[in-house]
Amino acid sequence: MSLQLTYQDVAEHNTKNDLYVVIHDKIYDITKFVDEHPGGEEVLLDVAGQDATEAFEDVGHSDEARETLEKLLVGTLKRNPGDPKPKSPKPGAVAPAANNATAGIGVGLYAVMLIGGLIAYFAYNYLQQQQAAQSA
Ligand code: HEM
Repeated sequence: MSLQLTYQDVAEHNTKNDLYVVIHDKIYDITKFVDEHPGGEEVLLDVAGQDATEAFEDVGHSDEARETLEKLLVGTLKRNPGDPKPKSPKPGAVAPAANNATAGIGVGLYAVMLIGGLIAYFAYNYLQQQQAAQSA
């Protein structure tokens, strides 16, 4: 069976007894699967009638989960103008922020080390001079 449904059509199937979700622009009837889902029914009801791509991918489901999904396929999404854009996980979204944060700490740390090094260097020179002056 390969239907072409719009977001509006999918949104009508948003109850436990009639539950569709969109994942990667494909539509799945997960009504029968709700009770079997190892992750519980709550998370599936949260995305009922909606785009669940991000939620599904964020969990890092196994290949087995993806096979289960293929068996529940009912059709593909027909995107109308003005519909939400395709959702996909953004792996880069978190990583660069984390990198920037560590880069910030890194630069700060270098600055502290540099200043500390300079202070130690001048203190050492000063003490050497003092000693030289005393022994002279
Ligand atoms: C709609 C189709 C879905 C299918 C066919 C599916 C299938 C599965 C399967 C087979 C597992 C067992 C572990 C694995 O094989 O990866 C699992 C675990 C899990 N799923 Fe889903 N899932 C679906 C959607 C979702 C969604 C939308 C969420 C939202 C957050 C979700 C959250 C979880 C969580 C948290 C677990 C881990 C449970 C645990 O290890 O205790 N799943 N799912």
